[in-house]
Amino acid sequence: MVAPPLLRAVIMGPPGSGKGTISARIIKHFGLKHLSSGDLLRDNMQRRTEVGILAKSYIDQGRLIPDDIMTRLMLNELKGLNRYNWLLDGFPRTVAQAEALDKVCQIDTVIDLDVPFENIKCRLTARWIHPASGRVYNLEFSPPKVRGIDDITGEPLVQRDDDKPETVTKRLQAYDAETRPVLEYYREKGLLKSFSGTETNKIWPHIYAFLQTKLPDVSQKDAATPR
Ligand SMILES: Nc1nc2c(ncn2[C@@H]2O[C@H](COP(=O)(O)OP(=O)(O)O)[C@@H](O)[C@H]2O)c(=O)[nH]1
Ligand SMILES: Nc1ncnc2c1ncn2[C@@H]1O[C@H](COP(=O)(O)OP(=O)(O)O)[C@@H](O)[C@H]1O
Repeated sequence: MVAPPLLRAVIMGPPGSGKGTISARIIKHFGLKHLSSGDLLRDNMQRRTEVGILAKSYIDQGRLIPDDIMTRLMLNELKGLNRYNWLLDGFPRTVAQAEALDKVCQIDTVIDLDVPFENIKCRLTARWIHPASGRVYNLEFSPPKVRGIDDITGEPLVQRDDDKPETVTKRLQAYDAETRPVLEYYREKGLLKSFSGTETNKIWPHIYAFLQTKLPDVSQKDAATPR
């Protein structure tokens, strides 16, 4: 029997648009492997690797990490995911990164979260994360069961240093200058699927319906279990 082709998907959107939140739902329902560039960089920073030490100086200033470093890191990680359907989150963020990715694989679809900047800033200052898993919380939108504590492991949550208002402004500027052209790049290739809205819970059903045309929902077996 010939196995169906593997799905190569990318999720894009400005900082705070809900990439991490929606990726978690996609993984739960469709069982893809998730590779988040931000989580990978934060793991490197925490372990004080060479890449992590270098990345910190850029991230703290709200700037993008240089393309060659970022591309090497991500493509190396992707090698281990060859046999799986995967979803890239936070990469590519520049046209040079998108071109490098194209050299090693064929992207099937790019999900673009088109959320206005004015909705984003207050989300980021209320964001708390569990660094080890990448789980994200928000004091208003999705609070943890116990304030400051991860629901699953009981470990402490932290705020990201780069979620300070002044750094957020710089990250949004970097998005406009360097990442919007990537949307055009994929639009021209006919791969871009944009979802516009101001609330994740309203955008999600559309993304869910779109992905159902590509993959079966593997969470159905748990449908009797609420959550
Ligand atoms: N108020 C509000 N917050 C949201 C919504 N969707 C996600 N968030 C929160 O906004 C923050 C940014 O979302 P995240 O998924 O981390 O975005 P990313 O930066 O694109 O990966 C997190 O604290 C989320 O919990 C929403 O619809 N409304
Ligand atoms: N593909 C990339 N290219 C360059 N820098 C990146 C990339 N992915 C992440 N970074 C750096 O890591 C920071 C955090 O990334 P991420 O967690 O994806 O942020 P966000 O929640 O803002 O989308 C970015 O502001 C940037 O400095």
